[in-house]
This record gives sequence, structure tokens and C-alpha cells, in this order.
Amino acid sequence: MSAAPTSSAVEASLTALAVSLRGVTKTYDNGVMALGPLDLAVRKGEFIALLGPSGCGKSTALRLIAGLSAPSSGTVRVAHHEGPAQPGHGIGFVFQEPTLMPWTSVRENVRLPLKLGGVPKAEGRARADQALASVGLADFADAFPRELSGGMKMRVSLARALVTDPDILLMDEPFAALDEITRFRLNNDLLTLWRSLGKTVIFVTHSVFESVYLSQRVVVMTARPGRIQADIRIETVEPRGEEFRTSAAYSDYCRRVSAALAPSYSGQSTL
Ligand SMILES: Nc1ncnc2c1ncn2[C@@H]1O[C@H](COP(=O)(O)OP(=O)(O)OP(=O)(O)O)[C@@H](O)[C@H]1O
Repeated sequence: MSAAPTSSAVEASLTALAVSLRGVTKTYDNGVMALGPLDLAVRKGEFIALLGPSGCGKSTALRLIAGLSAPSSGTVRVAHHEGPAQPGHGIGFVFQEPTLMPWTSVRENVRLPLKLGGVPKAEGRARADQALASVGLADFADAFPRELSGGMKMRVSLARALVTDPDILLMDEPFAALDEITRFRLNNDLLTLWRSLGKTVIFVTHSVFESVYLSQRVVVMTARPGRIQADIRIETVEPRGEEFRTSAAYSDYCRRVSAALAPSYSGQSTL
């Protein structure tokens, strides 16, 4: 019989978690049961992909983790915070749309979270420039959003999420609207950033290929109400790069993830 874990061992395993959802459900006011019960644990520094059919509750799960919405039951725990997370505290959110303010510069767009947090202007500008440099846009701080391509706008959105130096980055289909070449480039740049910054990333996507390429774990969700259908660890030589995309291991993982996803689509029209 194995010995019971000591309290310090339990404490150590808890502190290693960035996010934990236990028995979480979400039913909206209109009666739609979007989620759950959902159990999910994400370790600090881990990069996970949440993959599932449209409407299965992926965005709902991110909103609960971000503290933008409350669960109907169960507990959401973010790092050391019990209960609802405080928006903007330790969490950066990147949406599918870059949602930039068209009337002001790229630098001011990135500085916004710091401005709202009361950070002095000079410091905010310096930190915004630093965040822009980290996403390869050092030369575009004075440009306006209308002057940028779709991929560049998404980089600005990423810089804005990083400018507060959050521990956790929540990304909701950020590259879905981009062409494939731009998307691949952003995938690589995101991996480079993740390796250098050591943040926990939860990345929502519809794409099996993207989920396998980016993440250490692909969490496949069922159709609504979203639960965990499969949790697949992607083990490969790190740091992974373009050669991973064309490897046999990559194809094998994509097949496994697709097979795990298939039941979530049963009964749904594919038209
Ligand atoms: N504020 C809301 N009020 C009522 N229903 C909602 C609300 N937000 C989402 N829903 C419903 O909850 C379900 C889950 O939505 P959610 O956006 O979380 O799914 P998703 O997996 O992110 O979908 P997609 O991949 O299409 O973006 C959907 O049926 C959606 O219509």
C-alpha cells in the first residue's frame, strides 16, 4: 500500500497548478447549458490547446478562467486565487478579433491596459514599446491600426495582452481569420515567445493541426455541454519548429486527435 501524500506534497502539487476547474458547469440565463461538468488542471508554464466543435463551450471556459463570467456550479481556481479571478490580474486575453482602437497609435493601443491600471505615461510607453519589440513590431509603434495587415494587428493584440506581464495567457482562436502562411509564422513566433517568457498558455482552436503543432497537451472537448473527451500529451523533440510540421510523429498525433474529436461531431450536420 502506498503511503498517503504528506501535506507539503499536496501543497506543492497545488502550487504547481496555474488553473484548476473542478466540476464546473455553466448554464446561461436563456437556459443553454454550455459547459460541464468540466474538470481541468493546467500546470504553471504549460501550453495547452482546447479543441472542440463549434458551440461546445470553449470560449465559455476561457471566460470563466478569466473571471469575466461566473460558473453556475463548481470551482474555478487560478494560481493562488480561490474563487472568481480578477480580470486583468495575472491574466492576458487575446480574442479572435484584434479589437484595436482605430483612432490612436499602435503604441497607445498596447499601453491601454497599463493606462487603465494607473501606470504613469512614460513607464507605460516604455513597456508598450518593449511588448511591441517582443512581437516583432518595434518599428510600428507610431503607426495606426489601418496601416497594418491582419497578422500585424494580431501581433499588436498579443503585445497588448503581454504588456501587463500576465502569468497566464488565454487565447481564443486568435489566428483563425488569418491566411495559412501568416498563421504558421505566428504559430512559430508564439512558440518562441512562450519558450522565452515561460507563461501558461490556454489556446482555443478549431484546428487539429494547429492544436498539435503548438501545444504540449491537446484537450478535446465534447459537443455541448462541453466536457473533456480526451486529453492527449504531445511529446516531441523541443524546441519544435517547421520540421515538426512535416514529421511522421506530427501526422500520427493529428490522426489521434482527429479520432478523439470525431465523436464530438456525431449527430451534428457537417454542412
Ligand atoms: N452570453 C450568452 N448567453 C446565452 N448563450 C450563450 C452565451 N454565450 C454563449 N452562449 C451559448 O453557449 C454555447 C457555448 O458557446 P461558446 O461560445 O462558449 O462555444 P465555443 O465552443 O467557443 O464556440 P465557437 O467555437 O463557435 O466559438 C453556445 O450554444 C452559445 O450559443
